[in-house]
Amino acid sequence: MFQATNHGVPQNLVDDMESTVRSLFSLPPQQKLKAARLPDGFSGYGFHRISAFCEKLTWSESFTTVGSPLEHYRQLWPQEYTKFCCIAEEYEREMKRLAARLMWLMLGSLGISTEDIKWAGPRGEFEDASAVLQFNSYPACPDPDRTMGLAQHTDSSLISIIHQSSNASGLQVFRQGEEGRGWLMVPPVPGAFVINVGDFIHMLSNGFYQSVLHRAVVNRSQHRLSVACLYGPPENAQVSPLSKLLGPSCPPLYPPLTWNEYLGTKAKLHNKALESLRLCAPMN
Ligand SMILES: O=C(O)CCC(=O)C(=O)O
Ligand SMILES: [Fe+2]
Repeated sequence: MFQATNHGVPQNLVDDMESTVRSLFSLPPQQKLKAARLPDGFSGYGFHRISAFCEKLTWSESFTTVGSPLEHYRQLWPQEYTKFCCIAEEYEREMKRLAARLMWLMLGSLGISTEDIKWAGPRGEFEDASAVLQFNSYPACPDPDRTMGLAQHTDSSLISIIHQSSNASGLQVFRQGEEGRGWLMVPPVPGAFVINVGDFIHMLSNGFYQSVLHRAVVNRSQHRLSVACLYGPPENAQVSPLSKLLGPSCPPLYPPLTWNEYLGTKAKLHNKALESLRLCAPMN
């Protein structure tokens, strides 16, 4: 996990996206429920999908978009949906552009180039990559110790790009360092995005980049918002550990898999999903 500044995404677009998210969660409950996520669905309004795996009460609301936001936004804001749609679509485009750049910075440092990944497309721009926009709202909570904003998890994405509102901290990352193990707060840095290593780049890099365990906590006085873009491979792409990274002492640790297949495993096994797919123990 790291924070990215100087990323080239216009600040006014980020501000507009945050205002859109604020406006969405401020709608009356009966209005938000018009866009409720269906029991077996992915898109829409409701509790975050992983709240079922939390041992504490989840103190948050979430809204997920896969593909076009149009239908849901029309239900939420019958008069103003086009304005909000334009903002979300432009934001998603910028996130995809930034994610592709970050992917090449991360993969390039391992010696990987465009011809090594077929699904990156002929120019290596990841034109067909998938993106999920995930909005999270954490209202102030009278008893924060007894609740959790978002259960601990790793993201199923290749990488995720997170914008957090600047008024409160809440995102925490699990660190296992020389100084010990524990949860470390990731404070909002104005203008910066938090970048998470997800499970899919963990598999693609054969465990070189390790997906990061994180969670969100809540506080007594501040309403906190976050906007996460989960960036994944194209829908039908079979992703396997990059052959350039394999060798006699580096066997593939994971089988070929599509993102959808993995999301199915993740929905059942949550934080045990990645481990359940592992083919063998690391040799070093
Ligand atoms: O609210 C946050 O800062 C974290 C959100 C998150 O981890 C997610 O949506 O996957
Ligand atoms: Fe996450």
